[in-house]
Amino acid sequence: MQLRFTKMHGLGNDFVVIDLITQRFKLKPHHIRKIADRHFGIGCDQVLTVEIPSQPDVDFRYRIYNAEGSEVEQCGNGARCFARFVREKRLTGKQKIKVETLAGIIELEVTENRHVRVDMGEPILDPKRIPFTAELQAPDYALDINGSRWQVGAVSMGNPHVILPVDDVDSAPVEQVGPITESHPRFPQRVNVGFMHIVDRDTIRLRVFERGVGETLACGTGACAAVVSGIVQGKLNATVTAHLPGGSLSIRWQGPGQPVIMTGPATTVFEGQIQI
Ligand SMILES: N[C@@H](CCC[C@H](N)C(=O)O)C(=O)O
Repeated sequence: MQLRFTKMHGLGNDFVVIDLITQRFKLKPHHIRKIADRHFGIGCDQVLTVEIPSQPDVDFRYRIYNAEGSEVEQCGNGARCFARFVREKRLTGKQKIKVETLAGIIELEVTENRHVRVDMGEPILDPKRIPFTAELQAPDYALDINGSRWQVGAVSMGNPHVILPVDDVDSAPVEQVGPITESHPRFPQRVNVGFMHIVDRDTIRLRVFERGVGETLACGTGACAAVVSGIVQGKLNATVTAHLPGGSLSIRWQGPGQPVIMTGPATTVFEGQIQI
């Protein structure tokens, strides 16, 4: 079968977006791996599908698959691309869009400067719900990684994140420490690994080794989780600019009980068809 797709990216975190409303196809993990393959397929960090929602009062269902084939709960950069996709394809004319994800309902708003503002919902700090093995909830935790002790933050944005503090992101040991930490036994569903340098109370620099992918040029949920972790530790203000290798995001969190708001760009690159 020929499947139509759109290649998009959010700050270089790239996606193949597939409309499963006007085309019918059941994507299996081997299809995802083929599509995501940068040599034998189209190439992307995640495959996103646009589907009819299962709940009333919601506009769409949005599903996310990592390049390795696993389905995941949430994707921040993908959410912004999703909003742009459904409007460009005229699947909706709405400026505010409600979307069902595995992590719950999120709200997307296309702003005047063509950026997308996403209400990512409340962050989860309870270790049981991240999930992360720890006796009690704390602003930071001692974590042994391959014989070295790190003082880390742990936050779920629907998907699990651990945040490692570094003095310089350019020389951070992302390739060595990232893969070991992704499968750390204290994170039973594996984890996305962020390396954060706090520049000042309004600014961070961040690199993320993503679960099921490897290092990406940007991670939206990773930026939200890192900022929440910095705020909980008393090191950041409520509105922070997160600089990632692929560009910058604005992240706002006003504290417990409040949602995290992420604002940034979404870009369409090209369209095509793949024989699947
Ligand atoms: N790139 C994403 C996150 C995608 C999912 C992640 N790799 C996971 O396994 O949880 C983002 O922009 O948030």
